[in-house]
Amino acid sequence: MNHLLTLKEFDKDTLFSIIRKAIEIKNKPEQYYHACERKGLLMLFQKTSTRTNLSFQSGIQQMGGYAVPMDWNSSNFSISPIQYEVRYASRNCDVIMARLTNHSDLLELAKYSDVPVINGCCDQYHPCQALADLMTIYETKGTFSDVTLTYVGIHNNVVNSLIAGCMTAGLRLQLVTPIINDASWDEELMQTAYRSGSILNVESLSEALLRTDFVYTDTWVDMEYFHADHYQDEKNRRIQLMMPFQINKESLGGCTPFIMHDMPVHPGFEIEEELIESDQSIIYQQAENRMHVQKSLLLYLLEHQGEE
Ligand SMILES: NC(=O)OP(=O)(O)O
Repeated sequence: MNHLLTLKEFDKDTLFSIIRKAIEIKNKPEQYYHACERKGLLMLFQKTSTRTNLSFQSGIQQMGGYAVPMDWNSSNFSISPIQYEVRYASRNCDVIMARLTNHSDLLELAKYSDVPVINGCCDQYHPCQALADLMTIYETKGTFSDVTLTYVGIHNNVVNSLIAGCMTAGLRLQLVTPIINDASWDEELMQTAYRSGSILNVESLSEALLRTDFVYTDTWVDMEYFHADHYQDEKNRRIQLMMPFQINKESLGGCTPFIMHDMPVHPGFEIEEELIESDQSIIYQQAENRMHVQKSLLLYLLEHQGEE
C-alpha cells in the first residue's frame, strides 16, 4: 500500500510529477472536477488545524469527492486499539488523512489500513507542508537547480520533511536551527542528508542570508503546547534564545530573499509583522498551495493504491 508518512517515500520522478501535476491542477482546476468522484476522505484530528483541515476538505470536494472530518477524542479511536478502528474505517473511505501527535500511531494506522494514509502532521514529520513548500519554490524559480533555501527556527517536524524533500528534489538547504526539538530528531535522515551534501548547518543568520534565494521560518513553540501553562518556562527559554534569529528588516540587512512561513504566524516572534505582507513574502501563495499539491497527492495515491 502506498502512504505518505514522512516524504522519504517518493523518488525524484514521483516528487516532480506530483509537483508538476499540482501546478497543472492549480492552473486548470475545472479539468479535475470529476477526478475524485464519490471518493471519500476520512480526516482524523488529534490536534488543531486551519490549513490542513480546510485544504483537504476543499480539495477533495472540488474534485467531486467528499470529506469526513473526525475529532479523534470524540471518536472511538480514543478508546480502542488503532488497528481495529482503522480496519473498520478503511472499509468506509478511500483515503485517510490523520493529524496525530505521535508518529508511531501513524505507522500503526498505515500498517492496518486497506487504503492510503496521509500524515497531516505529527511530532516528527509534516510531509504535506513540505510538498507545498517545494511546489511554491518550483513555481517561483521554475527549477530546483542551483536554488538555496534557508530554514531559520527550531529543528522540528517541518524541517525533517523539508530535508527529505530538498534532498530528493536537489535543492541546497541551509539550516539555522539553534534549538533542536528532540522529539522530532531523525538521526538516520540527518546522516543521509549530510552524506548527500544537500544540507548545511550555519550558525550565523546574516551569513546564511547572504547566499539564499528563500528564507523560511516557523513557530518557536510546538502547537500542542501553545496554551499550556506547564510549558511556560520552556516557551520563555525558546523566545529568549530565538529572538536574535527573528526574520526582520534588520536581520535581512538588505538581502531580498523570498520569505516563507508555513503558518500559523506569530508576528513579533519568529517574523516581524510588516514582512508578512511585504513584496518579498510568498507566505499566502505557499499556504494556498497546500490545497493544490494535496489534490495532486490524492490523485497519485488513489492511482497507485495497492502498489508496493
Ligand atoms: N501549516 C499547517 O499545517 O497549518 P495548520 O496547522 O493550520 O493545518
